[in-house]
Amino acid sequence: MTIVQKFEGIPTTCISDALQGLTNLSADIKPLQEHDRVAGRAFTVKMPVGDNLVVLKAIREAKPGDVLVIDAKGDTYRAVAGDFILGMAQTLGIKGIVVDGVIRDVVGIKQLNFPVFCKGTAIAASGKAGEGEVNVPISCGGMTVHPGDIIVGDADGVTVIPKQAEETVLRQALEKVEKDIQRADKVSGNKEEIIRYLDAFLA
Ligand SMILES: O=C([O-])CC(=O)C(=O)O
Ligand SMILES: [Mg+2]
Repeated sequence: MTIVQKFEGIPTTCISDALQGLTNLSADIKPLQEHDRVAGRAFTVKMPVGDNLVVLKAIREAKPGDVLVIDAKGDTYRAVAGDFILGMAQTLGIKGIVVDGVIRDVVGIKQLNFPVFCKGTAIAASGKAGEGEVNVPISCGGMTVHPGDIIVGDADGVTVIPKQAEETVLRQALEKVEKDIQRADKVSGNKEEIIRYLDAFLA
């Protein structure tokens, strides 16, 4: 099993706790559908506002299993992609897309069932003049994302796992999953245990 596969089943909350909450994208980058979930290595895209030709280049160059992470400078007027572009990405094996910007054709994208994390939806398309860069460090949702960083997104948002810390974060996130289960089991439906739990904090 690859380390990316190991991260696939871990809630972003537990990954965040392992990283002291320091590497999460801003909360306005949300999943399009609550069941959207993605884990993969970042293929980064720096897109000029309103010009998405570089997104086509990224889809062509990314490897199956990659997650496209696009810096569209937070623009909420012109869509970075719609159901046509994202359908091509999905068929070529890209696992999902994270955008500091907006998408369109929301009904069609929901039908694709392709995981999309973005700031919302818009009506206008982008032009295709041809500026932009791929595979460079970018800023997305207030975080720096490097090519190859592991990205995990779920109903709660998107988090980035710094490359040098992957193994440690994996171990600590799995420990947190276990801890969450144990503490929930302990107090579940038991008033006395709840009081004991709260008092231990408040003592
Ligand atoms: O063509 C575009 O730039 C955006 C779009 O509507 C699609 O991908 O379906
Ligand atoms: Mg379209």
